Amino acid sequence: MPPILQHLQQASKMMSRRKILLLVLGCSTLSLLIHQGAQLSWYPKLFPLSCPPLRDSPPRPKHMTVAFLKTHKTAGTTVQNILFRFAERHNLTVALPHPSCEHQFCYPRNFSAHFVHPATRPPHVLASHLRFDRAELERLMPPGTVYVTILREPAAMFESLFSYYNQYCPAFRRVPNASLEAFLRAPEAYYRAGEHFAMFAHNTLAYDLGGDNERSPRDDAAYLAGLIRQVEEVFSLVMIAEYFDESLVLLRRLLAWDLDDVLYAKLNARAASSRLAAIPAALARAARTWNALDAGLYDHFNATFWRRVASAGRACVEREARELREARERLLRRCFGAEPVLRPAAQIRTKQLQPWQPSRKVDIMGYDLPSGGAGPATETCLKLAMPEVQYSSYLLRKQKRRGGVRARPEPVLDNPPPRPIRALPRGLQGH
Ligand SMILES: Nc1ncnc2c1ncn2[C@@H]1O[C@H](COP(=O)(O)OS(=O)(=O)O)[C@@H](OP(=O)(O)O)[C@H]1O
Repeated sequence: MPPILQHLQQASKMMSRRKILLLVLGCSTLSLLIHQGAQLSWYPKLFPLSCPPLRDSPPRPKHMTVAFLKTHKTAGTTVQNILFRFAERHNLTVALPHPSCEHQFCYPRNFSAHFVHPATRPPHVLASHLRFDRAELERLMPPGTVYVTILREPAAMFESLFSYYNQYCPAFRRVPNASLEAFLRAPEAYYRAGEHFAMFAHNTLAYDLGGDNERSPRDDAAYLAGLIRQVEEVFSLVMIAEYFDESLVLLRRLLAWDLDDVLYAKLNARAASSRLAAIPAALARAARTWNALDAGLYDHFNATFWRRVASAGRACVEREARELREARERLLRRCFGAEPVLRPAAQIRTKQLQPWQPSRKVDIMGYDLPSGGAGPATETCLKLAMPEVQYSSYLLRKQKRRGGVRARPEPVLDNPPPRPIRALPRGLQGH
């Protein structure tokens, strides 16, 4: 056969092999698509996240023991909700406060393992407000527990604290016209260290982390350095509220969870009418000066956060964060209608979704299920937007039922803590 013909014959064989290969590829893609479609996932898992794994080949199993220090006004309720839902999906035990502590572990007292309801021990997950105490938490949580927490830029956080706790914190109540500016012009005129709920008015982050919120880094730089060291020793990840999605990407990578596991609805947000649209620069400076310990903590952990992002690969973290945002939007639309909106409690018909209201002057927003919103996704959607108080009570009831005989009788606290702030959602106050 002339060489030209041999060449042509070989080329046609190659072509048909290529066709077969393409056909096989096409079929397997189709079968993968069908398989993926059968799972109720909010992600196109067909295109796996291509970020390089962090030292985990072969892939690690999901980490199941997590203690989240829920600091105040830092997006902690949203993180708590993610952890509660993960715990439910994986049949894990969530440590919950004894009823006399309400839904917090007797905050502002130092955490004690005695505050934990016996039906919720031994726990896998802990995520309710408490004042950090390392020894007591280590007594409660299993070895290997991963500790995480979250910080927020101190001026924004202080504005939120000032508004939310305005009626409860005496230092704030003393200020004429509830003016944040007046308070920050002369905080010492209103603030009394040691009085009830004083910690909401001065270095709340430092207090929540178990530190002494009355120290000033200006007089005592070594104290701040020591506190940072202690936090670094215990916490595997310090998230940053301003970079919430990036924080969740780092969290899910740390715990070897799927992106699906960290989907969320924003919880506990104030209405625009209850917040300052922007904090003027001078006010922000004054808030940081007054809360210098918190500012020092935030600046340090904000810097270490970005070093963590860099070592995970900045582009990869941003890509995952984008995928998370897209999947979150899809999920919110499926759950709460084509244009999911945050509404004031009075407009939320589903009682289990009405958020706790700190006072008549502040509106805390929430989601509602569309009318007639029954169906297989209702339970998922309900939990996604369920406020802290309702979710904690629901989990406690469920775990008490599950624990049955395992639960020891509830000890009566010898020295009950001051009653934490409590009020019904405004819609239920009958005004
Ligand atoms: N995803 C996300 N990203 C950024 N910020 C968020 C997020 N979720 C909640 N928030 C804001 O966090 C504030 C509520 O914080 P907490 O839930 O920790 O409050 S609480 O201490 O439990 O009452 C509250 O801040 P303010 O609205 O400024 O008060 C929420 O709007």
